Amino acid sequence: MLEAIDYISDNAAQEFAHSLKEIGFAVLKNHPLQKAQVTHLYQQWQGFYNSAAKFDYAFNKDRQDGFFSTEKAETAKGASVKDIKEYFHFYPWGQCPENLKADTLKYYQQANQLACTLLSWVEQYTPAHITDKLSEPLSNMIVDSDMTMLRILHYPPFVGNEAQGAIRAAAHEDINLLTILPAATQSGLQVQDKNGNWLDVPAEFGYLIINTGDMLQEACEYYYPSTTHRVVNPTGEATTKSRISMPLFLHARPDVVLSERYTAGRYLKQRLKELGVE
Ligand SMILES: O=C(O)CCC(=O)C(=O)O
Ligand SMILES: [Fe+2]
Repeated sequence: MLEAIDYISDNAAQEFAHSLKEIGFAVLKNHPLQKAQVTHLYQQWQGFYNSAAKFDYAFNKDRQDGFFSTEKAETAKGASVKDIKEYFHFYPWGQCPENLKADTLKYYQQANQLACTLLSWVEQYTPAHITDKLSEPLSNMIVDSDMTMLRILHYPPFVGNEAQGAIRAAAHEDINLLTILPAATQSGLQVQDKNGNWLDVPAEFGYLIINTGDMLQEACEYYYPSTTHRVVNPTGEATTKSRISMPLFLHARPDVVLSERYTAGRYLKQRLKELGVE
């Protein structure tokens, strides 16, 4: 599969931007996120999903913070059945169980900082004929943004009553600018290459997955493609196991003009409607 880019090497920024341009995602090694911290968060959130208290945090339609049950989960654009998952949208200003707040916020801040650095790498290596047309520099679009979101996903063990044709996460593209995704507790993530083939993404913590979202694609007039990805169903022994994952979605301020067609706020609203969660 794809070669990992060394986060601490001299040409990391250039290689990173190149990878996003060519395939819409990149794999980083020697990245600054801590395995012990992420593993601990996975365990804590597993506890949340195991408890009925999760239903006390039902998401708010306008703000989109809180818990989305398997019954409320999104249906990927173009798909006919809901994904087999439940998830929680964490924003620093939003709902969060008290016992999870401090650790989740700490991780959010670190991942957000990394995402900001990576966006500045993208900015540095985007050609002038693209950056000239931006309404403001990319790194400016996220200044004072409170829309960046940490999604904690739980894909439950299979029990046999899963809807026909449903998968853990149907093929989709992310809505935001950049997504930062550490390895999940189980494999299953796949990305689609230019020829339509599905490639397994390494599920080892040392490899951090970053992908372009639709907002970066829109702002840069498709110079950076937003990659289609999905999470396939487990087989064998793994069907009895939960899968936890935790993407951070870097979002622009709602007032940012992405293109002639969209501000970030309007774009997000339209996409949420398509997912059936708005
Ligand atoms: O669970 C994963 O590994 C990926 C989740 C994902 O793609 C998403 O929530 O947008
Ligand atoms: Fe995604």
